[in-house]
Amino acid sequence: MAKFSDQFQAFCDIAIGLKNAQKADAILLLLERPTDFKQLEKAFAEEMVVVAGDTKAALEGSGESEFDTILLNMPDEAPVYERLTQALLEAVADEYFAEGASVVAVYSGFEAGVIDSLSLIKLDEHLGRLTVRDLRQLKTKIPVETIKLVVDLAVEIGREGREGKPVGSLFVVGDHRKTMSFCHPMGFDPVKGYNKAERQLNDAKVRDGVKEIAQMDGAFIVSADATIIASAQHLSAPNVPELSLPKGMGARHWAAAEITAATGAIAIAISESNGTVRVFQNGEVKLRIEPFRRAMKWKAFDTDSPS
Ligand SMILES: Nc1ncnc2c1ncn2[C@@H]1O[C@H](COP(=O)(O)OP(=O)(O)OP(=O)(O)O)[C@@H](O)[C@H]1O
Repeated sequence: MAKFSDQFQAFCDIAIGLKNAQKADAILLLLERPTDFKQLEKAFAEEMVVVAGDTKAALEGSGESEFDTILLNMPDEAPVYERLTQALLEAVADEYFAEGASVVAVYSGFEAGVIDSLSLIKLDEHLGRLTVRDLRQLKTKIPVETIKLVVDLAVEIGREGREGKPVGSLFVVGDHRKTMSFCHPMGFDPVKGYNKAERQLNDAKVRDGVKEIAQMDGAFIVSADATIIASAQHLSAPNVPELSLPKGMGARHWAAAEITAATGAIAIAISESNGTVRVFQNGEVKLRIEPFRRAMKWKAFDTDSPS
């Protein structure tokens, strides 16, 4: 039986106290190791608690409990700040927490596997500040300002769509000469023939223009200095057998992974189905941004039958 230490019990009590004192909305518990969920239920009684587990093992036994759970499945070396952020993002995406909620997080910040830390987090401030800080972790020669410009544009496209309809799209940023060597026009390219100043993403009018044509098939190719080099491009970088992506990713997301495996570019894909923005580098998803403010629509769930 997984143990439930006095220290853990004390942190649960303090978390409830802090939540009440600060009129916070909920508690997030980040678990690295399995725990005794019966004891945990007693410790939190009537409180609104979401339990995020690093692994399936950490959540073992949670099925019979009252708690909403999130399985993180992130790389072992992911720092606690990233794991907490991911847990908060998923909790909002799953509608366990409202966008503007304040949350008391209980986690292991210092000693592995031991609950020893508490934070009071205001979600709108924290999640709004997220991208610049995370984009710096990409460690690339492409200026972070250019990446941020494109990520912000992508998030807007994912949230707003066009004329009430969801829009998916793909941007490939940096290393544009090599990227272009893997591109073929998919048809009419609306940016062709414009001079460089008219293709600069620093200009809000150009960004509005991109929003207008974002739903066209194919990718936008953007240089490191934020100039659109081409649009409506089909990418055909070589297949890399070792690449793996989360289940359910289609051709657009595979194209994003493959072009970043073949070049030094960063790809930013907006999924048409849910507006999620994913940032790819070296063939991997490095960052995922959920479109919190996307208008909700009722939609039937697509289901896969067992193969
Ligand atoms: N190799 C490619 N290069 C550029 N664009 C592509 C490529 N493959 C697919 N796309 C674009 O992605 C669109 C959607 O394809 P698909 O539905 O298979 O992708 P997906 O990854 O599931 O994305 P979404 O979540 O938006 O549906 C295509 O209509 C096309 O415009």
